[in-house]
Amino acid sequence: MVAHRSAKYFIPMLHTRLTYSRPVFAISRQYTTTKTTIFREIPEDAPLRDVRENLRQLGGGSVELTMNHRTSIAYILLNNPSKKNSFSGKMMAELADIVDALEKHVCDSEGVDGTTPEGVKAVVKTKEQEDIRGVILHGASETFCAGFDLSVARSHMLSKAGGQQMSRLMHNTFTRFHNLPLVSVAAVEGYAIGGGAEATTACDFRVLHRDALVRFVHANMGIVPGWGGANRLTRLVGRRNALRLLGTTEILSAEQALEIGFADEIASEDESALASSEIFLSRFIFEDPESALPYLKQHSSGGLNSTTEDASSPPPPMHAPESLRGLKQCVIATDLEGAKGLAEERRVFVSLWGGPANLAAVSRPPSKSKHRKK
Ligand SMILES: C[C@@H](C(=O)O)C(=O)SCCNC(=O)CCNC(=O)[C@H](O)C(C)(C)COP(=O)(O)OP(=O)(O)OC[C@H]1O[C@@H](n2cnc3c(N)ncnc32)[C@H](O)[C@@H]1OP(=O)(O)O
Repeated sequence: MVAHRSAKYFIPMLHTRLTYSRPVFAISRQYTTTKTTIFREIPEDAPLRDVRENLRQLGGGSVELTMNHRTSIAYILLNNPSKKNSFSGKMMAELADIVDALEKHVCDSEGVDGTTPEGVKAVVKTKEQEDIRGVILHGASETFCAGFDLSVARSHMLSKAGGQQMSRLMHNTFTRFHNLPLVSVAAVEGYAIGGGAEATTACDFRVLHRDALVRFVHANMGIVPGWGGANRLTRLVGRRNALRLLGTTEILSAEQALEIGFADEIASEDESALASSEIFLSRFIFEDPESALPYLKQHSSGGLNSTTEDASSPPPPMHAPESLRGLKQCVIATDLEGAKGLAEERRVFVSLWGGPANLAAVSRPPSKSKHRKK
């Protein structure tokens, strides 16, 4: 297997997996404490790189990237199962690293310096080896994501500065992810709650398991979405539906989600959301997805059951990556105005985060802070 090596990643050519150990560098000596990590309040306009490294110190879990060069699909796994894959600070930093890696892979962009992206800045690569066409965001252990890790929030981040840092980084990461010249799908199994529901809106499409539940719980938390989800939700389902979902915090079942255009597909009875997402993406990737199915099954690194087809079989004809990426760029170019709306959403979030209603919600005992179906 051929391999690239860089200071941070080991990237084999066929199935690429980025795994992260403890951070290799620390910004200040304050981080080197053993149990009680200290959250450093840095200036509001500190470079996002510093914000990322600050957050990296907080909490556990991981976010992992796998690239399957045979099927042309990248997978991003949210992995914090004991906390329903909610995002620790560490996971936020790792997701930002992964978006960097994908930008480097598919774009001639060195613009990974943490500036807020304004519209489309990436110029797509056309080289054959930069072959990834689609990306699936999914969660470990049959659930998607329960938003921000509230244990990290309680112990480190209830200050205005904490909310501001987190929101700045997540807006930047999800905007860059949303603007990648790849077709992205959220494979939603189980719960997508709070920031988890927001994360699904950063994908181009959503494929839901029959039993998936989506809930924008922010009103119950005394806040508005902190990761850009209100803006994206409104563009997705329209102003009326968005206001209803956000304002009532009602639980969205897979069928309701399909009805209002939030979901693009519901997984069939015996299939996981991940397997259905692979099939969904195959329509963008292969010229004849029907006849490419055995190949996809053979080489799937997601949820599809493998077939016995010869593993060395050549790939069926695929759409040219530059065409697919170009199409995505054209579509993104229509929402250049979105950046202004996102900035306003972040301003409102920061004004509410750490306020009386938010503090009361976050301090409720765990039994009273669940957002599951009654
Ligand atoms: C910042 C904002 C934003 O969008 O901008 C946000 O995201 S605010 C974050 C919004 N998210 C939430 O409020 C989600 C709160 N969680 C829930 O409502 C519930 O846990 C469900 C996700 C519906 C799952 O209920 P279910 O009864 O199936 O499981 P459970 O409650 O026993 O959860 C299993 C374990 O995961 C933990 N757990 C669940 N959600 C968590 C979260 N967001 N942060 C930290 N831990 C969490 C539980 O405490 C529990 O730990 P133990 O086993 O140790 O007891």
